[in-house]
Amino acid sequence: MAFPEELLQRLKQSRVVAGFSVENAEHAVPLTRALLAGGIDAIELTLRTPAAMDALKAVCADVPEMFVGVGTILSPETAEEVKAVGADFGVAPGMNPRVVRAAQQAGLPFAPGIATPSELEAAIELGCRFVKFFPAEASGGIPYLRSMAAPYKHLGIQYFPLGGLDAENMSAYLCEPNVPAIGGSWIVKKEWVDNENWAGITARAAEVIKRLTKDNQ
Ligand SMILES: O=C[C@H](O)COP(=O)(O)O
Ligand SMILES: CC(=O)C(=O)O
Repeated sequence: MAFPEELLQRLKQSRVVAGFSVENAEHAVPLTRALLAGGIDAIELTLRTPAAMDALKAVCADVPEMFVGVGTILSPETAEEVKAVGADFGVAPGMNPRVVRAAQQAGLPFAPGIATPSELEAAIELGCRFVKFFPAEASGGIPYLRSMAAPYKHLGIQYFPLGGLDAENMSAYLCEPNVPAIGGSWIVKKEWVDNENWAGITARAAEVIKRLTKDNQ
């Protein structure tokens, strides 16, 4: 499946997606609720720890208000499992055609990671119109994105930048007409999760939303 328009619109409303990993699956629900309490209603839970799949199951079951994205989907089997668990969408750091096809067959809205025109063309050939731009800042940031995206503008490609984003540069990315949402790991500090500092995470999420609102005034 390509990335359905209604999900793109949902991401566009959220604007900011909080990326994180958890070492302890029991942290996922309170962490997700802490983000929601601060005004962030979209996540990218990365599959980089043994606890990740249980964490995903818990969030999908217990926090239906959250828009649940899953990151670091590196195999076709994982794409199928993520869909079966009930995630809203998936992403990956790279453009693996086997993973894109598996996501399409499973019905998981999926944005592969791209950082070059060749990777972008491979994604386009597979029917993708929404891609993750990763690693955004290290690749050259907004000037690079503009330059890379120019030849494909008529195809209506939309980009989801992650990698080196933070409160200082998020709004500049969101001003780009082909960027419905951005994300990053800077919002959820690992030590806050490890120390179960949910109030700290709510406060950080609220700061990010406040800054976004101020930047848009
Ligand atoms: O997809 C998740 C990436 O790790 C985000 O990059 P970041 O850690 O630089 O925000
Ligand atoms: C980095 C990234 O894009 C991911 O883990 O999905």
